[in-house]
Amino acid sequence: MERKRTIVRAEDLHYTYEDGTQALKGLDLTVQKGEKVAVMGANGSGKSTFFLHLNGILKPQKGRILIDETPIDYSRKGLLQVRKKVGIVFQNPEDQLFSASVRQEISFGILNLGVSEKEAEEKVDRVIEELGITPFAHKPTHFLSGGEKKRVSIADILVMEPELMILDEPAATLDPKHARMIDGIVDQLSGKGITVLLSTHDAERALIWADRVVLFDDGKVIGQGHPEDIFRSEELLRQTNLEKPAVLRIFDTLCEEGILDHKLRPPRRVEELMGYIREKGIKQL
Ligand SMILES: Nc1ncnc2c1ncn2[C@@H]1O[C@H](COP(=O)(O)OP(=O)(O)OP(=O)(O)O)[C@@H](O)[C@H]1O
Repeated sequence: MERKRTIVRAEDLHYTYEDGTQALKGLDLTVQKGEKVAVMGANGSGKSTFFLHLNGILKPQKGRILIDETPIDYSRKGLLQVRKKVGIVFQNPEDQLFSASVRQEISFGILNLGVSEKEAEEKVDRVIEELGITPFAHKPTHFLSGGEKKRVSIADILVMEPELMILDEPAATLDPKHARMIDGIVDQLSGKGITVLLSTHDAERALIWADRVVLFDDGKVIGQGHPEDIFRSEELLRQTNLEKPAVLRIFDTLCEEGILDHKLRPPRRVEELMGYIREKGIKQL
């Protein structure tokens, strides 16, 4: 059997910004190749700061990061290598979009990777189509709406086909239809074996999607595990300002009232919960 490869190993990361804010205070985290990890935690708990370390934009003041079992090399050449493997979609697209037109913007990174113009063009066309960008592909990026900018910033990274894709709150600023579109793209990525690290405040979504939830608090990881276990810990939820997803709230109440059995596997989706309720109803008739 193939041994699981570790794609990210962060060891004892410390980072303090110039103004004295201690954003990371000894953070440890390991991510296996192909995993879908939801990173969650209160505002200011260090999620974005951690992400910026994973492709070498920030360098830890103490501790180290290994990508694919190799410590990040902060030379120009080393950083280019890391950025081929690790793509970050920033929380705020304004931090990412520089080119005049949408097409130029999406082509920029991939051309820099040394791909031929023809191949780059084909990949750019595919991503533009997949993310529904065609209707505004001819526009200058500064004329786009917030949600359109977000989709272009995702296309920017997606086109480079990184091994590890990091999405910092991808659904923020998107309407429900386009949030679902991004969910679909993220699912496709993980279906292709790409490792996805995604920060979100949406516990309902993390419960359905993630293999593992990692909770940040005050620059450290304070809990991690299967989403259904993490979201049933009242203590962890309180510490991280998160709310228990509705499907688990209903499940726990039905268990407390003796209607469902505590030993059942906690449901991730409403359909699973309905399955338990139907089964119970049929037996009681
Ligand atoms: N450039 C900066 N200069 C100074 N302090 C910063 C800077 N960027 C972030 N911080 C601070 O570092 C801490 C961690 O911020 P970070 O953005 O990593 O948190 P986060 O968990 O991503 O938050 P959110 O959920 O609000 O996106 C916060 O206290 C924040 O104010």
